[in-house]
Amino acid sequence: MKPEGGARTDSGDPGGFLRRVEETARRWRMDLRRPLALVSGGPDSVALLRALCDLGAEPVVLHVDHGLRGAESEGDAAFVGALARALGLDCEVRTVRSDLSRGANLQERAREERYAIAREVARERGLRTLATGHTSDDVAETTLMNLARGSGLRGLAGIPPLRREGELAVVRPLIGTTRAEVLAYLAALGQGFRTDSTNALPKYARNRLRHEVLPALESLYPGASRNVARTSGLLRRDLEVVEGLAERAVEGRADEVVVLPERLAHPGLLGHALRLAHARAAPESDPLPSGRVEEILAKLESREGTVTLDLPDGLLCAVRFGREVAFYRRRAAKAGESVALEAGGEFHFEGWKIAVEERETFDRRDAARPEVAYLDAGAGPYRVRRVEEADTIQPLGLGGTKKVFKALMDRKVPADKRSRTPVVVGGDGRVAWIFLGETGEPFAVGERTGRVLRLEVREASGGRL
Ligand SMILES: Nc1ncnc2c1ncn2[C@@H]1O[C@H](COP(=O)(O)OP(=O)(O)OP(=O)(O)O)[C@@H](O)[C@H]1O
Repeated sequence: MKPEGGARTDSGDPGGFLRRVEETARRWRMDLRRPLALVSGGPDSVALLRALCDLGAEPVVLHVDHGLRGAESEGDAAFVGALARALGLDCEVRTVRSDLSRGANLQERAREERYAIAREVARERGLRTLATGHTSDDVAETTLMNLARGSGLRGLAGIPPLRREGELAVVRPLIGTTRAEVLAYLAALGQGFRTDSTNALPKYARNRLRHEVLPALESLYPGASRNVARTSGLLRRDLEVVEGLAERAVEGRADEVVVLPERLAHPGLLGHALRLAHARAAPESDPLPSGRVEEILAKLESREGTVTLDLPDGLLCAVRFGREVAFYRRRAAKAGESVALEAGGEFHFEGWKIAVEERETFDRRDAARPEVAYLDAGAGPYRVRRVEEADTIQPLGLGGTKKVFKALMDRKVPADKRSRTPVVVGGDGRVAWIFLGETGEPFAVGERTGRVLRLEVREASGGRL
């Protein structure tokens, strides 16, 4: 888009740089009227800032000082502040002093912190666009790095020119320009910039790719960097198509998200659907690693019944061969917490799903299914909760009562699972059914039963207690 309202402050358009930025903005419908510009002080983000101003935008400048390079970091912050002042722009410098010095992947953590701050500043100031200075060289580097690591379509689709995060849009107006064009533009403006001394350090893979690999590729295939970025753009389009198709196979939100594989015409789509489903079930956590996706796909193909995978962040993934893949949230019930069970509903309790139906009679096919219980509806209302120490049950036809824990021991339920076993309790608070096991005599279906409730439970882990 062409930002409205401002006049160009440029000295012409050296090398057609601004025209390319404008084209990118128009193509991706970027709203550049009042963006929050992330400016490190390096050439790319300084060019971003100058280009935004030259295109008539009124950016607010944000510089994040991670304090990682001592006096050099302070110099960067001072430089960005002075540049913003010279351009008459509002500028915010945020200093982060969290300990980034230890542990792996320093750059990644610094980036996460930076974006978190940027979102916060944008929210505080009511800005809806975050602009960064990524160029097509960044796209080429990211794509090649991911290719070398064995990434799939998503990794090869590199850096998106525009990403929406709810109200906020993260935009990269320089993505259609190269680093060389950035430098030429700055030189024509006589605009200085800061040089990050760590950019030359060979210990960072990206630096070596930039200084050794890409020049070698360029000498073999002139224009290689731009071409790789172009490929990445083409793959991004394919990714959007594939994800759009995969989306149709994913149902539900948060507590239980299900993927229905039969709706997917091609197994290749299933992997994308799995990632989407996982992201929906656990929006805060990291994307499902490709190894896990492969594992789930292999389980689906093996057709061996229901299998469960423990995922990070308390998620369980149940694979029911041929039929569906479900992501459940494992949530431990609080002490005394219970869920009311009513006819015609489906209820969640911890990692379980309980379907309750009203029936006329007992269905013989259920006789050998421990996951199904028939109860006298008249002895309800029923609730489900975790077993408690004092719980007793009056087993069918045996007379007398028995501790539920003892019943579980007799059933050889391992000690760690016994205390997590759910029980259904009847209207008088006594145990009516121990999941996958005994029914309490007073709640059983008999001659005088009127309405019958049929309970069917499914455990996310799919196994027996
Ligand atoms: N300290 C900083 N303060 C504000 N913005 C920054 C800072 N560092 C980087 N940026 C923004 O991020 C863009 C990309 O910079 P750089 O490639 O160094 O960081 P990155 O976020 O780690 O990048 P990538 O996502 O490509 O790994 C810059 O053009 C700039 O817009």
